Amino acid sequence: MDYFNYQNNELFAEAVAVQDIVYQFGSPCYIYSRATLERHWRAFDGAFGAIPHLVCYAVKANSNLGVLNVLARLGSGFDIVSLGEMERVLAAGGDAKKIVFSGVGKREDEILAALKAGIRCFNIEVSGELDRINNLAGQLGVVAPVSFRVNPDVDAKTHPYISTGLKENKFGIDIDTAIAEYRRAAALPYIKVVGIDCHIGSQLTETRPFLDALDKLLELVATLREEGIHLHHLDLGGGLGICYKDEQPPQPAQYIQAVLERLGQHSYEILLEPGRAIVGNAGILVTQVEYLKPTANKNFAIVDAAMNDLLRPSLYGAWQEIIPVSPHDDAPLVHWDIVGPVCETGDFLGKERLLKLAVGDLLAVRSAGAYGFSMSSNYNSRPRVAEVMVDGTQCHLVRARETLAQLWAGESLLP
Ligand SMILES: Cc1ncc(COP(=O)(O)O)c(C=O)c1O
Ligand SMILES: N[C@@H](CCCC[NH3+])C(=O)O
Repeated sequence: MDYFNYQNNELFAEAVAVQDIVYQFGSPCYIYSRATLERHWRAFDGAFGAIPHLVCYAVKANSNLGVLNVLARLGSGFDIVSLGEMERVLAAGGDAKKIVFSGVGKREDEILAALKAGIRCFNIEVSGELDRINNLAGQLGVVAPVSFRVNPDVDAKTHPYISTGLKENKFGIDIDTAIAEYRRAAALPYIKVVGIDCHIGSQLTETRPFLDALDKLLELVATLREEGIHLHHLDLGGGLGICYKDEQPPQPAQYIQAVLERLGQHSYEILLEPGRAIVGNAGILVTQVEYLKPTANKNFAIVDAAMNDLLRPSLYGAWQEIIPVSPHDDAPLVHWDIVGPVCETGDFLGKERLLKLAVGDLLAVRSAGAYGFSMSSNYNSRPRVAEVMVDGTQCHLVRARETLAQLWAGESLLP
């Protein structure tokens, strides 16, 4: 069941008309569905049955406190990549003991704060990070739980900008040198080796690359075991894709089933770091048509949202469905490029979309819950938009639209 549906020719988010949300909170705005978020998280969590596991939602996909709070209440773990994300998780009621810390460039202050908070594990991505964590843990007199994010050199078959598990990518430790790092780690006084991690890319639509990466991980784990290095968990990262247009990614349960089959009898706790698959289709971006500009070559619909609000189309040429909030027959059906007001030719939300449009119409960009608001910016001095969480018949403003004064808060004139 989809929680963004038409009822009597009006788009609804759960039991609330999208149009009413815009009357209340203005346009543009992101709208999230709590029921969808919960259903997606449970699809991962439930697929493990009695097998020890932890679903660590990847905070970067959408770090709104309301979103994090919904997941924290379900008992979710969290995958973070910065101190900012850690503080968000804690502010949203997340449990530090369920946080894994990924990222290629962890600063000293970030590591110290995470050690003090008592997070579950550091996913080490570069050799020097191991020594840095060991030193800082020593200063605090604690032992740091670590795992290595290995780069298995597997082609995730996704957009090159979001592929992370190939040798030429900056992420993780080359799987061929990881054994030496594990040996080093096992001998350090303030380090406890607890796991292994990999994340090969995002928006994967096949199970195969995940299994290829898992095979490589298992080989390494077997070698480690022979050397007396025993791991508690395997973290297989995130990356499961969603349907934006006609992709047919495996369902979380199918993917997890395939992983468990490949693992066979084992004694590891399994960690996953899904982001997009939990929040992507739990959100839409609503925008209003400001002007229609038919030209000799193209028809432009200029809307009030732009690339600064939703970057994916501009950055990756990503296709996201755009639908009318209140479909009507008062205009001809023609192809429109849906563009924003930002001064960049690459500022578009969609191209060549067949729609009946009039000035003032509201449009919904679907599948916008992941990497939507979290990648937004103030480019062109545009205040960031409001975010609303729908919960049945209720709406909660989970982030107020930025004010103009907030745009320059912290800036100053010269003395
Ligand atoms: C380390 C890590 N884990 C998890 C994720 C989440 O990925 P996705 O949103 O594709 O599930 C990412 C982003 O790709 C990541 O870099
Ligand atoms: N931002 C990307 C995904 C990057 C994932 C980060 N590890 C997207 O929108 O598809």
